[in-house]
This record gives sequence, structure tokens and C-alpha cells, in this order.
Amino acid sequence: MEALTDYAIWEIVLLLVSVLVTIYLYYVSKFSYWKSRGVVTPKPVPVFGNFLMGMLQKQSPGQIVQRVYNAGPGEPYVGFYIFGRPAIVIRDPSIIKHVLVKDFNIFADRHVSTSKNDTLGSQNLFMLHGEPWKYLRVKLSPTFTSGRMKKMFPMVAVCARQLVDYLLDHSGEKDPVEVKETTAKYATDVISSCAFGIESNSLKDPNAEFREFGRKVFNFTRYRTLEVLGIFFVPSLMSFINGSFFTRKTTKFLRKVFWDTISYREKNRITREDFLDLLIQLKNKGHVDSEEKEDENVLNEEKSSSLFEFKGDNLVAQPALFFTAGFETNATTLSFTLYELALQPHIQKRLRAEIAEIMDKSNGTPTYEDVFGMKYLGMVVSETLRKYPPLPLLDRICLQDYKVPERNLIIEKNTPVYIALLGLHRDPEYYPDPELYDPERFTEENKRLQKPYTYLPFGDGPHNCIGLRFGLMSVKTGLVHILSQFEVKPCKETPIPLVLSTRSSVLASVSGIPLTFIRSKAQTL
Ligand code: HEM
Repeated sequence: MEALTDYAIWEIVLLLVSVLVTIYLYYVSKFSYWKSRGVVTPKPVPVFGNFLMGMLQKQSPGQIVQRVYNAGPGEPYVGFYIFGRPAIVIRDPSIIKHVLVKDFNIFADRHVSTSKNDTLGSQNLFMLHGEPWKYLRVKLSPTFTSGRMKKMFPMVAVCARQLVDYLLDHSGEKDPVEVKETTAKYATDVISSCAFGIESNSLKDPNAEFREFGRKVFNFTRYRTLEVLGIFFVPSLMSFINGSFFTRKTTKFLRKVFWDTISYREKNRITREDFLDLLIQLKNKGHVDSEEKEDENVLNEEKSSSLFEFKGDNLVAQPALFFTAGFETNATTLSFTLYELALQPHIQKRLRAEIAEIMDKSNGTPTYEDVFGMKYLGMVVSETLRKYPPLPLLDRICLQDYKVPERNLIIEKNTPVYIALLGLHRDPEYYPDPELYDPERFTEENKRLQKPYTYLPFGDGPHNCIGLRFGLMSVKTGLVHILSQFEVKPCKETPIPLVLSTRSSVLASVSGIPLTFIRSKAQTL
């Protein structure tokens, strides 16, 4: 009996060893994929590949690809493994140009994806693939022209003045303001006003619903962090776990607000020159009324509407994305700018002087043209977007085997392809002393010297950020109004240096950004 037990134990041990050896050999063969193609990779670990730190929530999506980027200085690309799946980060700017622009047809889709049941999450411009995406992009482009932006500008300016009122109630050395939360409230008011036609009152009402639901989307609990990692890196898992881009409660809320507002507007024949008006036109006519020459060109390309129907959740999915893509990116840009200005008073002083001049000339009501005409403001915001790109990675999927120009590599069909914005923007080869916040990098002359495709805060090519003008408008308008009234200073709680969150998909400080707002002398007299 005893002999039999010994025998059984040996059998179990042998079985276990064989299983472990098989797993090991399986991963050794998997993890030789890039090596056998002469592509450098950071060392993978069994099962997780280069994804362990992501799973442990010690690196955010942007930091995962930044780390891969940094593993191959001087290399044109670096391979890595999402569990066992080979993926690639492109480093060489000329190859980046091929991926984003020149060979767009091969890289026409993003890799990110959510569950098919998540209609709001999957049917928007960011997530759609193929012909339906192309059709929708053509249809939505006329809603983002500079002419439309100018019409929305007064709504943004109202929110910026409310932001100043809020700060007036919270100014002074003894009253630090949590800047990320405050700018998120401002950005929420701006985007809910323009995309949903709703005064969300986030700045005035601490329990404002829009802010509450927006917070849920970007509240990176352990589960939400894994869900968003899945959306970016393992999208095939999303349908399996029924993942959701907006979270279920937010989806329900956005759906209700959208349809309530649409029926109210249609019943009362209200027009407001905002995104919602344009979406109502898409719902009723299938196109946005032509306003400018560029719109007409776009309309001539109209195709069969069977590609995408503007009804039901398909319609709500668009403002839902504008809301989500809009408020967090804007708040991030604003809050990091205020942080750097607080730490570098000489930059702040110069910017405030430029703003004071414009405020003076415009009697305190700068126009859209005034805001976009301010050179130093443009340089400051560009530098923030370099050092802190709010969406720190771009992703595409390779749709057919692709021979990399002038290199001995074929990127195989279905390989996920990433561009590490944090890696590029903080690469000392392109931006010497990259941790230094220096708007001088963006003088006209220095911009001409900048290597193309090393600065991509809004992406590039046909998939680039459609909300670029709107984003810049709300960030710049917010800054102009704040800095015309206040000097921004660090307080004892301000994190120096600032540590980035390892969970958030949009760049964020791990400990928030508390700063103080001191009313400027001219205003207090
Ligand atoms: C500072 C503000 C913003 C930044 C830094 C930013 C950044 C980005 C980036 C990096 C992409 C991916 C581009 C690519 O893959 O090549 C993107 C896409 C997109 N963004 Fe933005 N964004 C901002 C504001 C906005 C706003 C305000 C909206 C809407 C109102 C918006 C809507 C979108 C949409 C719809 C896409 C997907 C476009 C497509 O694939 O056709 N973004 N954005």
C-alpha cells in the first residue's frame, strides 16, 4: 500500500513537471516571435508577456507602451507581448507617418474595442471600424469646422466666467483648490452645454448629475482599471466579460438626457447652434446643413446610409463620446498647465501680460479670434500637450501583412500596432531635457526645426482627433479667464515632483493637483 502511494506521488510530480515544462516551452516558442524577426523586445515573463505590470496596475496603458518604447533606443520599432500575443510599438517617426497617414488603408482601424452589447461604447466614432467609421467621420466632420466653433464660443465663454466666479469664492493662500476636480467641473459644463444642450451646473452644484456620471467613467477602481486595460489591449475579451466603455449607469443616464432634450427641442422648435442641433439634423435629414465650402465637399461624398443609421443608440453614442472624450482631456490639459505655471512664475508672468493686453483691448470679452491669436498662450498649451499628452498612446491594428518600407520586417495581419506619445514626447533625442517645461520649444522657428511625427497630442491622419479645435477652444478660453483674474501658486500640499497615476487611461496625477488662486492686484483694488 505504502509502495503504491509513493508511486502515485511520483506520478503526480511527474505530471506537474510535464505540465510546467510544456507551459514553459509553449511560452519560450511564443516569446521567440520577435527575436526570430530581429526585433528587440523587453524581457517577457511567462503567461503575462510584457503585461504583468499592467495587470498589477503598476503601469497605466500609456506607461506600458512608453516602457516598451524606452526599451529600444535607436531602434525603429520594439516588439512586445500582450500575454502571448505579439504587438509592436513603432519608434521611428518616418514609419509612424506611414502607419498613420501614407499607408492608412493597411492601418485603418483602431485595435481598441468594447463589447458588442455596449452600443453606446461601440457605435461611436472612436470605436467604429471600416466603412461605417468612414461614413460617420464624413457625416460628423461638418460639426467641427471653425465656423461652428465660433458659434459655440459664447457658450464656452459663459462657462469660463462661471469658473472665475467659482474661484473667487475659493481664492486666497489659505484655501487650496483641487485643480483637477475644478477644471473637470468646468470642462463638464462646457461639453454638456455644447453636446447635450444642458446647463449641467457642475461648478455651482456639488451634486450635479453630469459631473457625477462623468466621474464614474474615469474613476479607476481596481475593476474599472482592468476593464479599460482590456478595451485597449485585449479587446476580444470585452464581449466575453460584457465590458462597457461608459459604465452601465452612465450609459443609462446619457441615453435619458439625450432623448429628453431632443424631444423638448423638437416640440418647442428650439435651436441653439450646438452639437445637439447638428445631431438633430443628422437624425432628421441624414446630413448637416452646409455652412462652408469645406462642408459641401464633404456632402458630395455621401454614401448609402445602410452603413450607419442615425437613430436610437447609434445617435446617442456620438454626444456620449464627445462628452467623455471632451471633458477629461480638457480638464487634464488645463490642470497640468496651471500646475506648471504655478511652479514657473516667469512663464506665468509673461502669459498673464499677454492675456491682460487682450482683455484690455476687448473690454474683458475676448473673441474666438482673440483667443486663438494669442501666440504665447498657444506655445504654453502646446508645451503642456507635449509633456502631458492627455491620451498618451495611439493604437491601430494591421489589416493585412505589411512590409515596413526600407526595413526587413513584415508586420503580420492582426498585429496590434501602438505609438507611444509619452515615449516620443519625452525622448531627449527630439526634446532635450524633456522633463523641463519650456514653451520656447514651440516658437515658430523651433516648430520648423521639430522632427515631423514626434509631436502627436491629437494623433494624425484620417483618425486624428475630430475635437481638436473644440478642445483647444475650451482649454484656452478657460486659461484666459482664470489668468486674467488670478495668480496661481503652489501650496504646501502641491505634489513636487508630480507622480503620474498608474491606473488612469488618461494622464493624471496620482494625488490630485492642489494649488492656490490669488486674486491679482489690479482686480482687488
Ligand atoms: C485637449 C483635448 C483633446 C486631446 C489631447 C485629444 C486627443 C485625441 C487623440 C490622441 C485621439 C486619437 C487620434 C488618433 O488615433 O490618431 C483622439 C481621437 C478622438 N477625439 Fe480627441 N482629444 C481632445 C479633445 C476632444 C474633444 C473635445 C472631442 C469631442 C468633442 C474629441 C473627440 C475625439 C474623437 C471623436 C476621436 C476619434 C476620431 C476618429 O477616430 O475618427 N476629442 N483625441
